[in-house]
Amino acid sequence: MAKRKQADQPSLDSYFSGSVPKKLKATKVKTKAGPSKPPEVIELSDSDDNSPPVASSSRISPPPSPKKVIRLGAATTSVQRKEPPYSTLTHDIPAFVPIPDDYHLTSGSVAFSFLAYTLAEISKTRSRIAILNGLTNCFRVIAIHHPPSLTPAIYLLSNTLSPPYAQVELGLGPSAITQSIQQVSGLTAANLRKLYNKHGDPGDVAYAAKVNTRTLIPLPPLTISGVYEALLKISNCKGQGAAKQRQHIVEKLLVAAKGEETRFLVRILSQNLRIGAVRTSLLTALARATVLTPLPEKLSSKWYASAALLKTVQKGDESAQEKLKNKFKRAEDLLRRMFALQPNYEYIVTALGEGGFEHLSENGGLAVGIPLLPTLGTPARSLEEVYERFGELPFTAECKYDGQRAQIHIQRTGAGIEVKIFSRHLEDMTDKYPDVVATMMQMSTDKGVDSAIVDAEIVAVSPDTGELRSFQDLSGRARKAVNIGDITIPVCVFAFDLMYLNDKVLLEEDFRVRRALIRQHLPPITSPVRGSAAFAHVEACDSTEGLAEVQSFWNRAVQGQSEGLMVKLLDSGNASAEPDRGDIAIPTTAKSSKKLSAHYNIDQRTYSWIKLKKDYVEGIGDSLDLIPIGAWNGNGRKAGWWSPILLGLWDPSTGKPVAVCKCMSGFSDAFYKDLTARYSLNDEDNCSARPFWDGDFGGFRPSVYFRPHEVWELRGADITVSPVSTASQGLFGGVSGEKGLSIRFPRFIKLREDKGIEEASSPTQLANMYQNQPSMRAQGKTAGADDGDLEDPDPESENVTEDEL
Ligand SMILES: Nc1ncnc2c1ncn2[C@@H]1O[C@H](COP(=O)(O)OP(=O)(O)OP(=O)(O)O)[C@@H](O)[C@H]1O
Repeated sequence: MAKRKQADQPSLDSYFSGSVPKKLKATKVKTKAGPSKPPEVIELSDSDDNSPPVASSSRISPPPSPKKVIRLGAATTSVQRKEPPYSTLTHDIPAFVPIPDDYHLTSGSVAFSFLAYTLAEISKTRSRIAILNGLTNCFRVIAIHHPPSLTPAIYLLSNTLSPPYAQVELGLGPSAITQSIQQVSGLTAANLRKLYNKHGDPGDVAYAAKVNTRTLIPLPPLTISGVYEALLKISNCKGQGAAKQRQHIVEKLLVAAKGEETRFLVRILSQNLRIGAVRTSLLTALARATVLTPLPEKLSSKWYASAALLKTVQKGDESAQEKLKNKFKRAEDLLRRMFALQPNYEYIVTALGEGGFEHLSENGGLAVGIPLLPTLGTPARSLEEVYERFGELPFTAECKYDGQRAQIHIQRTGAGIEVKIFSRHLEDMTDKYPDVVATMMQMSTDKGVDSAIVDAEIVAVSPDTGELRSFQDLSGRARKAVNIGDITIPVCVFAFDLMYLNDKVLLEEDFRVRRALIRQHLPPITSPVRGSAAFAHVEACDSTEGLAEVQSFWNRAVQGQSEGLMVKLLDSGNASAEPDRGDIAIPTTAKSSKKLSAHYNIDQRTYSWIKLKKDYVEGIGDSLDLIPIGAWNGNGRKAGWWSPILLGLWDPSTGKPVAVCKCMSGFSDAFYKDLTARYSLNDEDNCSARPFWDGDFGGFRPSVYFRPHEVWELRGADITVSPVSTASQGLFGGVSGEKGLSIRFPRFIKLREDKGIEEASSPTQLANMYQNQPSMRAQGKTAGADDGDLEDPDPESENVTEDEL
């Protein structure tokens, strides 16, 4: 591996003496406190027009002086500048913007004010590239000043404290935050409520509440790692007195926070940063930052950009720009893959620091005991579409069971056999299924399975007949610490994939091979011993059995317990061959000519897995996963309950829900009662007269707003252009300009306890579904009739008038 000269390794100084002109040296970081003449920086590119990047100078604003910071909310800080350093950078080659005065501590840490500054800058824009550049710059600055602050910064930016499987939860409710703000600001409850009514967002409220308070003795500045550790401490407060301890820590943080720090500290505590920085942006920014400012050691020009390359890029050399973009691409792909194999930021950052990209690619990877990001399927509306997509390639149609997805890890060590079970959301649910653990241990012992990672669906079964039961029955099982002796809802594990077996990674094997290994090494257990679960292979029908068989298998699936089919490619190949399917009409349009992979495609919604759900014929193809975000007061039989319920999509570009439709179908009375108790008016943490975020509600005006934290699966008859909803605005083209999409006749199917709100359906998914509706495909349209009909076919449900909207 070629090592680069030490001189090539970027450091803060090399940025000033290398790619940045000498005149910058004169204005280089001044460390005295207070606003000073800001340093000039050179941007590699800064225009919107895609012209070659030119060197230009802009100014970095000094930190806001507390008294001058004036306006809350979106876009204003204390200093008016013509060119905010990040938001003007819309090119995908980011400039390096050095840390502004006062945001850098010399004592081996990075001030939290720098993170707040970055957050304030990137919250001014919705441009993905500008956000990416802001994050990239933030990571480069931290990598130069204090690499150990990198992991804490990523956790703070991702609104998490640990990988999902470690389950470190902050456990801080909105009322605890409100009480702390009140305590620190000295405001009365009434005045604080006024601020909430005015601003809505707790971060903006805290900022306004604290803006005029002064501490008598200046406190040491908050640091990025200090804030992260404080949050870990909060999450560790357990048992008696925990609420008090948590509040004490929050108050200490709030007292020390100044200016913009307060706003973003409270948004972090509320776990709602609102900057649209999702996992992909964070990993992309980390990859780019590392290409531009490598973490120390073992550098190879294959991965990193030398100072010489950056200089050439800066001069506008197109081939150098191309080279740099290729390096970005390679690094981004690697980081995303490594994260999909081991979703742990700390692991990635440590590996990068210990030996860079090479080290990560050589040592990173799948580990038994740590869940990987699973394969996901793409929806289809008919068997015809399946044949259309796969062409002549052989496939298998499997039953789509209605249970809970489980990634089961088995590892035999000197100390015994260890089994771990993870949800689709990567949470550790081992102690929910002690019966499954017992089965897998038995399997490992009896069949000599030393290590394995199995993808499976856990389904509730009837204790007497062994018949499959519904997902609702399964959700009756307690979520945690289940004792084998207390199990009243037995389960069966339906194994449908195998990613690892006896020290061999199987991700790059075709599905046909993986399936054969399941059948060979993990045989069914139909009569489990008391206290353990049954184990089965999924029922399936291969395309080689002929069209008539596949069709009758589908018919049986439609009539039976299953949700439909999961149709999977058996061997990788090119799907371009002309299919000859007798009486099935294959549309001549859009026949796939793509190379399709039958590998286990981690973290991908793959075309080689097609989900075909029962009610594809009448409905909108796939179901939607929506977030309950508000409700109206019910009338008639539903008086005293919330009805209808306002639902939203999750918009990853803003990091917020956006209202899409209201629903009053598919709910039982028991569900209504439970829902009204869950979102009680007496529980300010979950139900409020004001929205919990400054979101996009279109024309919907519910009586109350819900804290967005649940995901519900819904089906609808149709997706239509709506005069009320603004969801998917601008994403589906066509005639309707400002209008959004909505769902006609939405019907509640079930609560998705395995999904977080960030996994709910997105505006882009809805727009794609809209454009793929048979009516649209048949007409070749890109936008539909403007019916905007939100009425509900449920005879039980009252009509909602326009006034209520
Ligand atoms: N034979 C099977 N093969 C694969 N998945 C199956 C099978 N049977 C049931 N499933 C379940 O079906 C899910 C995929 O379809 P579905 O859309 O219903 O779920 P989802 O979790 O909402 O997925 P998505 O994110 O793709 O929308 C899998 O995550 C798995 O839990």
